[in-house]
Amino acid sequence: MIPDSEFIRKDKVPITKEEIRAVSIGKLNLNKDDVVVDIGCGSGGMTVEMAKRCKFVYAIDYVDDAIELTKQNLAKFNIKNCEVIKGRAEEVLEKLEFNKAFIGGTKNIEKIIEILDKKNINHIVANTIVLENAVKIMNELENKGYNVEAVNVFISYSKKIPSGHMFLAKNPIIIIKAVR
Ligand SMILES: C[S@@+](CC[C@H](N)C(=O)[O-])C[C@H]1O[C@@H](n2cnc3c(N)ncnc32)[C@H](O)[C@@H]1O
Repeated sequence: MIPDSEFIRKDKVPITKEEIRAVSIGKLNLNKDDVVVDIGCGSGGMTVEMAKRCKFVYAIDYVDDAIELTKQNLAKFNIKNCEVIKGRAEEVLEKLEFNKAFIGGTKNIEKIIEILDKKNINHIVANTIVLENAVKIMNELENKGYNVEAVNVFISYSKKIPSGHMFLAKNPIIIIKAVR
């Protein structure tokens, strides 16, 4: 995984942290034939990691800064197998061809899941910090016949203090995997 510090960053545009990217990438089980959609690409952290491991990535976000940062990070890491699309995922997904989905942004998630289901996308990984969103995502996916599992990932980072090292905890992230 690429360390967070190597990505071009901007205030208020989130990035999926290195360790969460690692688990999410593992759950996606990417191979060289996969075409993946990154729903809510933010700073492009997941976009870059996925594009390095699959055939093509469509990265979608409706925020200008997110689109700009994702493009900058793709250029920085010399990644060309990606199209960055400005818009709301629920409005652009329909016309794209892909076989796996990573969901990092959860606005209008019911509609997004409805489209993924209709397009027969049978491998989905979602990240959220909001418990209610996790429940909603899991219920919607289970109702559509997916086998759903969730892990709650707690990361703490070591910090040097005068007497040695301690760990500082970050907020837990819920990672949901749905396959059928
Ligand atoms: C937590 S950030 C994603 C971080 C990203 N995975 C990364 O590694 O840099 C979530 C992003 O999802 C976007 N988003 C949320 N709902 C969306 C939707 N329905 N369509 C498109 N983008 C969406 C937000 O604008 C935000 O930039």
